[in-house]
Amino acid sequence: MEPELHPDLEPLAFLLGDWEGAGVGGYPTIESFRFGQEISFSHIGKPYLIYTSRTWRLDEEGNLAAPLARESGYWRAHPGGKVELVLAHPTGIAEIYVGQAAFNRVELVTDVVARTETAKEYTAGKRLYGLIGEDLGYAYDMAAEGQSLQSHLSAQLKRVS
Ligand code: HEM
Repeated sequence: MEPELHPDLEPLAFLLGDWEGAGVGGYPTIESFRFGQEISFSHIGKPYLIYTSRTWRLDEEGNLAAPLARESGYWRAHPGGKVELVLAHPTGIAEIYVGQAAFNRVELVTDVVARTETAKEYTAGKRLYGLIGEDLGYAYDMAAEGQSLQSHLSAQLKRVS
């Protein structure tokens, strides 16, 4: 049975579903790359979204090759479109974002970043997600390895369910 959407989740409802697409990444310290991505947002009637993302390097022909980054977490919704995002990465990084959702867009900046001893020196992130027509687009900026906050990724995904 499909649970009823919690009213606080309404400003985030545009994210719900499974998405597939591709994006580009780069940073001053690395070679730029293309990646394929699958994202899933679901809910169980409580005021949060359950989120997972998986990515793969794209080869010359555009086929999914080696796995790249994954992340998973919870998008906590509050009255008035306030959002808190709790996110875990297999790279030894955990982050908490705060932000605001409205008009099929959500913008988030890190409030707290924690790293294991062996994680890369990542200090801050900024994410913007929004509908582009029927597609989900996002841009991700980060501050890491001594660099100022700047673009690491952007992608566009189509809803597959
Ligand atoms: C769609 C998701 C992502 C993809 C496809 C991706 C891909 C990559 C790739 C291919 C590299 C260069 C090679 C490597 O070090 O593995 C890289 C570097 C890096 N990424 Fe990401 N990344 C993603 C998300 C993230 C996120 C969410 C963070 C931070 C929480 C992050 C932080 C970094 C850092 C710190 C580096 C190292 C830069 C350096 O070594 O100078 N990435 N990423």
